[in-house]
Amino acid sequence: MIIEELKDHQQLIQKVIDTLEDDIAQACEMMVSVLKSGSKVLIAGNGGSAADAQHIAAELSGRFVRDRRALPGIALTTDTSALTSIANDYGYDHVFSRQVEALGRTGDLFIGISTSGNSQGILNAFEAATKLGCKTLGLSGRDGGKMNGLCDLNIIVPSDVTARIQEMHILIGHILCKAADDVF
Ligand SMILES: O=C(CO)[C@@H](O)[C@H](O)[C@H](O)[C@H](O)COP(=O)(O)O
Ligand SMILES: [Zn+2]
Repeated sequence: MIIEELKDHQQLIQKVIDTLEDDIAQACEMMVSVLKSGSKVLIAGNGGSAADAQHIAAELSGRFVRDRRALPGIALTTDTSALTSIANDYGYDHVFSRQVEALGRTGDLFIGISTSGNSQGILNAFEAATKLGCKTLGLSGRDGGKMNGLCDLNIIVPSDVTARIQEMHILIGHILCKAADDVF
């Protein structure tokens, strides 16, 4: 089982190398240009993808590898008071969109992470971000789901396995942080 899992990961990483370089480069350019303009990055996801959102945001505000200036990255998954009140009063599907409406400004980048591409809270957040004039980047998998029509760039990891897709998402997140390290 262990070797099978590792080989599965290895095969997917090769597919990502073969098919997603251009998309990842475009995502790096997107994030770097937003940060250069003084705007910020908001990130959201559910479950393991919530952890990815926090992981990437922390590496922007804290650091990735290099000692560079602090960068504005905010995960929308960490404020339990906001999450519980919005879910309680408006419904869970609004927990991210409501925070995007509160915190997002024209020119910011919203990154939504969903392995299915179909989590309603993430879809609503893309709609809210677009209405505000934010740039929008999706990290998804499978066939990209409904995120396909809702973001400027949807990076679709070519797999149907949630865990494998998540493993590629955090790798792509680290590449985004490396791109920031190289510029700031
Ligand atoms: O981490 C895992 C599975 O590896 C789970 O917690 C997973 O993230 C959750 O089931 C999410 O709710 C899945 O949502 P999504 O990726 O389809 O948007
Ligand atoms: Zn997981």
